Amino acid sequence: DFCLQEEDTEAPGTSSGHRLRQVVPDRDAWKEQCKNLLNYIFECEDSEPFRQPVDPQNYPDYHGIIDTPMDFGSVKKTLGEDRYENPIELCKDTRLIFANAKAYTPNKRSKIYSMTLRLSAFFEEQIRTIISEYKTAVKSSDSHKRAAVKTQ
Ligand SMILES: O=C(NCC1CC1)N1CCN(C(=O)c2ccc(Cl)o2)CC1
Repeated sequence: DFCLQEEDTEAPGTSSGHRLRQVVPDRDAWKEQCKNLLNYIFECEDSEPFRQPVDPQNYPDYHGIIDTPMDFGSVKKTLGEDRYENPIELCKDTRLIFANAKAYTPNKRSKIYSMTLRLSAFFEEQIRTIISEYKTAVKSSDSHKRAAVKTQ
């Protein structure tokens, strides 16, 4: 998302008082985009087994097999508490959800595991654009910073 930001192209209060608007990529756009993506995933029936942590009472061997449990509720909470610095970190945790299911499943045709296949295909399609736009925005804001330093 490119957001229009009022940026003085000349020193503020110039005689012309004229302000040109520059399009500056928004390096925080990924947060809302990921929130929306997670909300959509929560609406999908395929996410039902992955919205909360596994209860060891139901799967006593789970934590012996899976070193780092992860679920969409935890990802959503981490995002909401601003504990992700960027969408790459969120993508890493989400891929852990899918990798854990693949590691734990007794076979690749199990119902629960098959749900992650559709979910991960959709997630990867959507996160690709979010990460690409984020990387562009960071590059652009870095160059804006370099430009600003030059003018000082
Ligand atoms: O109890 C779970 N979630 C918490 C409940 C409250 C929604 N599970 C999700 C993770 N699990 C698997 O990934 C898996 C793969 C093959 C088989 Cl079987 O299970 C185990 C079951």
